[in-house]
Amino acid sequence: MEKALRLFPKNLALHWRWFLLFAGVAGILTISLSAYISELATAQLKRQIGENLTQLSSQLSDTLDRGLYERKRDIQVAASLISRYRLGDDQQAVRDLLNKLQETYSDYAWIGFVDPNGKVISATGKLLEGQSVVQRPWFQHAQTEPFVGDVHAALLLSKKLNGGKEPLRFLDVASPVRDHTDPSKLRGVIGAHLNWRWARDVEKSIAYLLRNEDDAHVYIIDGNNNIVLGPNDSEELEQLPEHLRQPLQQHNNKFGWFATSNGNNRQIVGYTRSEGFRSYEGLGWTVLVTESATAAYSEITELKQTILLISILVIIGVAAIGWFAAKYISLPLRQLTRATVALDDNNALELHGSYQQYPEVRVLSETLRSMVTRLGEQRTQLRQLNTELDSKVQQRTAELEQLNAKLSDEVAQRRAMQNEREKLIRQLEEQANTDPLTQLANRRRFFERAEQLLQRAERHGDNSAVLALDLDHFKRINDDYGHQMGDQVLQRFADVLRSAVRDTDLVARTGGEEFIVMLERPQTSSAEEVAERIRKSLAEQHFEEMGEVSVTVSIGAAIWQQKQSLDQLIKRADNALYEAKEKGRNTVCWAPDSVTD
Ligand SMILES: Nc1nc2c(ncn2[C@@H]2O[C@H](COP(=O)(O)OP(=O)(O)OP(=O)(O)O)[C@@H](O)[C@H]2O)c(=O)[nH]1
Repeated sequence: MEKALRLFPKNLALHWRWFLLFAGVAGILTISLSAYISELATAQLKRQIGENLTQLSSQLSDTLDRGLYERKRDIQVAASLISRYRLGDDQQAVRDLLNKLQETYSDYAWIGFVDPNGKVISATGKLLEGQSVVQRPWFQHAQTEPFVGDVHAALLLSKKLNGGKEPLRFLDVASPVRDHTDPSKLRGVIGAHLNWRWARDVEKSIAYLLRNEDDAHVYIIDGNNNIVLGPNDSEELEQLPEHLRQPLQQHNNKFGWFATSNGNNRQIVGYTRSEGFRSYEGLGWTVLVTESATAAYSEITELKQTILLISILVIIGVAAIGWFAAKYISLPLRQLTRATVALDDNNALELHGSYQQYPEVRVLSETLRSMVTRLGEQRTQLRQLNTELDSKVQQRTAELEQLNAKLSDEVAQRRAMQNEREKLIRQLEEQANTDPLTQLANRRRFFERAEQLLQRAERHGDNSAVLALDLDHFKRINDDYGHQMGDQVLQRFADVLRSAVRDTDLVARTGGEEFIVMLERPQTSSAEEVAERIRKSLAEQHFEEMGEVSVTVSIGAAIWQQKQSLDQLIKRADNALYEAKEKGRNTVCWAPDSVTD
């Protein structure tokens, strides 16, 4: 079923399928039937034509045989008259008799009475009288019995009869003239030349029976297949053409028909083999009547054209019936389809239309209607459920959004707390690493950072230097101006240090009045400048409470050497500081390059 449906395109409408099916089936049936009828009719017509031609050939053969039989009887009667009335010696009486006989039948070209020695005694028109015909076959044969001889060219008489204008052909008919009282005694021979034109006249007399004279031909052939009468008159006897001779030899019947072809020209041939008539035994002739197949089959062609025309009309007719039938049958379905396409919840009841002629369509429409109704109900339920679900989703979404907002607040609070805590930790860390009085890095911070700086200098092959600083006689300031003044001096010195170094350098307060500076990547000269700048800058500081008294600092400096540890470097700087104190303070001393622990 699936495969049958695939005969048509998927979207082809039902009535179109019906139409194509009708047209297809009608086409196949009509074409097969018309081909069969055409074949049958062709064969029948062919047979009919063949049989007609056979009949014509038989008729012609029969007429010729009867004609020769009559001529033979004519001569025999004349012979018996001459014998009965003993006219043999009366030359004029015999001549009169022969002339009379010729008058009764115009195709007698010549009739003569010949004595037993072969000399012509009396003849029509006195032709050949006195001449000898002893060599002529008819004379020789007719001395014993009546004779009918085959067609031959006129020899002696041709010129005399028509002046030699056209070739004359004769058939010889002869009979012995016996003594009336003694039949064994030969009194002479009557011989007659029958003009062969006679055969042509016989042919013409039946020509009207041919369908198409122009395309039809008659052949009379003798026992040696020589044409004695054919479409062309010629002096010499011609052989029957090969395309006729061959099939004729294969047909041994007395009469019949066959089809043959001469190049492109197809022919149908009817033939009859002559067997004589009564006492005339015949000359072994065969009569053939040929007709061109094109002409013969013209009716067949016409018939085929008619059948084709009828077939086309039948196909169109059946297809048209199929079309209208399909339209009519599919009408309810199409209406149903249209109604179904237009269906929605509101017009479900419209299915009760006028297209319910068929029970199938009624059932289908009822089923559809109840289905649509059910679907409508289900859809309504679904909509209600959907609405409920929507409101639930909205409610849930609102709750979730509230929770989310709460959560976001909480997260923000926690993040703020976290930031606060981190800030606190940073402050605590800062406090832990910072000297509270001067806000400089404390000792712990210094060692931490100084180790890192030194490692980086080692990695990069950079320079580094450490300045160890100690305020001179700081105890006196405390003692003379109070501890608060001492703190103030310490803070001012911190400011001096900050402004004397770069941001990348490390400055720390490592003890009461002790400070340390680590310079990153300094040139030797610039390190000295920095140390000197610090020393000078502090000395120039003015403290109001202290009047003209200035504060000084002693500085021990050391340039870092590769592979040297931080402790070794600081120790070298401390030693230099000690030296500076020894030298009287307010001075900068540089540690020597090599380390001596
Ligand atoms: N105001 C104040 N004084 C401090 C602080 N820390 C230490 N000192 C004082 O600094 C003084 C240090 O004195 P010394 O170690 O004798 O050194 P000096 O008096 O500077 O003498 P030299 O170093 O030899 O020049 C002590 O009297 C400490 O009490 C501080 O934070 N504030």
